[in-house]
Amino acid sequence: MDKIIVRGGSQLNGTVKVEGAKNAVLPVIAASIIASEGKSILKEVPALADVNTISEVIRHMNADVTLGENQVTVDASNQLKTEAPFEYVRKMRASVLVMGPLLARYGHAKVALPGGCAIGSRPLDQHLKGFEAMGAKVNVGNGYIEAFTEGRLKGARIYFDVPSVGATENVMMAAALAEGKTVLENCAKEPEIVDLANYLNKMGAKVIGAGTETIRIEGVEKLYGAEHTIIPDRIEAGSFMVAAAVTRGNVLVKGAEMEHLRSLVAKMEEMGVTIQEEAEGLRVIGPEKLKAVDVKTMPHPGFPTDMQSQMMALMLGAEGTSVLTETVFENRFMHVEEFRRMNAQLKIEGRSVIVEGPSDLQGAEVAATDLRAAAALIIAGLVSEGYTRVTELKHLDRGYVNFAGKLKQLGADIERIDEAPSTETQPNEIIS
Ligand SMILES: CC(=O)N[C@H]1[C@@H](OP(=O)(O)OP(=O)(O)OC[C@H]2O[C@@H](n3ccc(=O)[nH]c3=O)[C@H](O)[C@@H]2O)O[C@H](CO)[C@@H](O)[C@@H]1O
Ligand SMILES: C=C(OP(=O)(O)O)C(=O)O
Repeated sequence: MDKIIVRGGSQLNGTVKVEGAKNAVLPVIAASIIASEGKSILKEVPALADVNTISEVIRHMNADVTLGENQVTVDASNQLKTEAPFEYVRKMRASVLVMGPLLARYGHAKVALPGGCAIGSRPLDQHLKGFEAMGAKVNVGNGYIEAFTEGRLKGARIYFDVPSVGATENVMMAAALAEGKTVLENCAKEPEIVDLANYLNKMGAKVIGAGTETIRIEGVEKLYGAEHTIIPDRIEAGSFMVAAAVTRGNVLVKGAEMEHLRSLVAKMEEMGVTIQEEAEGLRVIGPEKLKAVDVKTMPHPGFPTDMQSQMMALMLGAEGTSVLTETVFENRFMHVEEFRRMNAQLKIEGRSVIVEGPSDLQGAEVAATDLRAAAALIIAGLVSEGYTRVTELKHLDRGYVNFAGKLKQLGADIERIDEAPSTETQPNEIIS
């Protein structure tokens, strides 16, 4: 089994470059199949397991996909199959994002239900409500969601009950090829939604308002392949920012965009961290002593749930009591037990974790419970006494390119040991 071994005590210094955003590239690759003519050339694509999975999904549908170095080319002008089977969706729930493009282009989509996962139940009701409002019939049964429509989808006014990133993206893609105008209200406002809208517009779509709570889409009859560069990964950037701060280091995170990271920057500054905007990114300078803070995760522009566990690692190094409240997912505290194995002083109270710092962290054997927990445990290992061994790296590989290698370049005492797969590992294990 692969593991990362970290020895605590090194300060991080230097420069690290972030990759293209996982949460932007997955919807963009899904959207590429909406083009019935022309090729899409996607740049700054990170070499992640999830990118391979979404590429496999659309290849299975008969799209031509070429993976190059940080580049993916998609030609979806062939007649596509309209089904995404369980073997793909179980690996990565973002596979459901092919539903909007398929339904809009072919009037049919059949996608396996992803099921629950490590961070919560993650329902799809808002995606389906959007498709139904546009005239689709939706059936859920035998482990699949099937949607179909006679003729084109019809533009509609849709109010989302919760600002869901995936539902906003899926319905926005469907509306791009629908007949007439669609107005989406109470949309998620994440930067990745803006990136997707920009790509759709390059393909010939007419989408305005992405990044605000109301998105207006004038449906068009046909979309074409387009060239697009993926935005930098704000969560990878944030993970390195936290790692720099907790080790009292001085790191330039190249590609980190202040505009995408304001909530994290504000909280880190409250903790005493210096963050400077430079031409190439954000410089993070850790203080001698970190101060405790309270943080609540919220949809963008609030504090991102995908930074919750890394923030917990930073709080463990702060003086005093911090409270971290998770409001987006109901079960995203699995890493707490692992942190406890490292002697962290943490208490779960409902949807909050009370963090008593500074914890006297000790190296231990820990297992990643989801991809952000993997990063958080490694970050905690950077400031623990002795050696921390982190396993279940399949989670890490979904969302981080060469995380250990990049930390090592910054001065961390860290190694990744690749061992032959154990007999316990199932090849198609559910990982999201
Ligand atoms: C590939 C990708 O971009 N993943 C991100 C995306 O996931 P994802 O798009 O799955 O997350 P959502 O924004 O949809 O989920 C937000 C909340 O809405 C709820 N909900 C969602 C859909 C729905 O139909 N009904 C419903 O109730 C969810 O249970 C959750 O409580 O946004 C999450 C929230 O920022 C991030 O943690 C994930 O990293
Ligand atoms: C939860 C995450 O991703 P996904 O929605 O792909 O599971 C994440 O990126 O932290």
